[in-house]
Amino acid sequence: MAATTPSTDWLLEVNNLSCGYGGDSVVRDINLALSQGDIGCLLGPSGCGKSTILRALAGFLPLSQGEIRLQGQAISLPGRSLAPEKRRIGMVFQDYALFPHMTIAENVGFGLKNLSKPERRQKVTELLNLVHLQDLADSYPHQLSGGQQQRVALARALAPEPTLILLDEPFSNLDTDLRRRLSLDVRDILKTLGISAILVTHDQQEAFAMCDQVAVLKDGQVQQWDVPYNLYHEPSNRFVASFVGQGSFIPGTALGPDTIESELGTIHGNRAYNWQPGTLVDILIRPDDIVFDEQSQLRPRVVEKTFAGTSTLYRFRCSEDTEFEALFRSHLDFHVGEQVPVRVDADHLIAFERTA
Ligand SMILES: Nc1ncnc2c1ncn2[C@@H]1O[C@H](COP(=O)(O)OP(=O)(O)OP(=O)(O)O)[C@@H](O)[C@H]1O
Repeated sequence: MAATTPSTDWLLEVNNLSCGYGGDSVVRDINLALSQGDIGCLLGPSGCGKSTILRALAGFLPLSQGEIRLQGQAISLPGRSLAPEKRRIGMVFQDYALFPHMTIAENVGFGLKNLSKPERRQKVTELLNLVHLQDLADSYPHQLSGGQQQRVALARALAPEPTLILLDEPFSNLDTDLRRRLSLDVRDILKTLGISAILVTHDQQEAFAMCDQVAVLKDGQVQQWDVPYNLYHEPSNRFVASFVGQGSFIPGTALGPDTIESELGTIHGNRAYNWQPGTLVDILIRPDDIVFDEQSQLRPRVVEKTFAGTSTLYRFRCSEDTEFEALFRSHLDFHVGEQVPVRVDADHLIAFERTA
């Protein structure tokens, strides 16, 4: 496929991409851009189109609209697509997909047929060292744990020195502790090598721990493409606010551009909205926006309590319309039914105009 002139410094650019199956567009108007060395994420509920975008990036799905550019070169356009094996894109899947009859070293060296035997051996050793599996070079996949197998899959994908790695729910077959550790290890490995990646996951914690930029998707459309901090503190719409992190919406009335009156008192924030005074809004309250304050007149009742070791998550109710959660250190111990003095302590005032 003819390469076109590089347009920007982005490693990966997805511009107005639409694609799907059998003539139906499952994802529409997708725009993403990733810098060299950054890890991006496609995050969203089941069926929102994450894997479909990944398939288009890998070259397995034609585009009905838009373009994909890698290092400035158009690799997918409607009617024109660079073959998957020519894209220099590596893939790591959920089920590891290792070759069972090959040793770990043979699995990792599989894509290095163009190298001489000594070069291949050296490269495989380097990669096995990188993923801390040097002692298992002669073992077979069935002799390894799930986490070890996934490291082998990563080493195999890294071997041909791809420009971009696609990770399709790579940790979802692993238990919670292992997936947390492995996701950080994989981030370290990719950062050490300066290799960019796109991770597909529906686990928000994993996305935040591992990725520099995250796209939150809903019904085949990107709702927000941003750094994790902004997704949490500056969600662009109600869906992102609810999907990312915990939070409750409580009713309020705008008094001014950055001030809202509510049952929790008058809340001031750090951003100005262009609402008329009197506009009815819903305010996002995160569990960490609520603090215990013995002087506070606000005394909601505990309706639910979830002990989590170092902290306890409380659900409070002021009235039928106003329920919210608060995360306190667990030595602040209240019982269900107790009224607790609290106040709002939120730098980031997130609110949306009430629609119904
Ligand atoms: N091969 C296919 N043929 C037809 N429709 C498909 C095909 N693969 C996926 N779809 C549909 O496309 C939509 C998006 O699917 P996709 O697998 O991209 O979602 P996802 O966000 O990756 O979901 P999950 O988290 O469950 O893997 C779904 O409605 C799905 O039914």
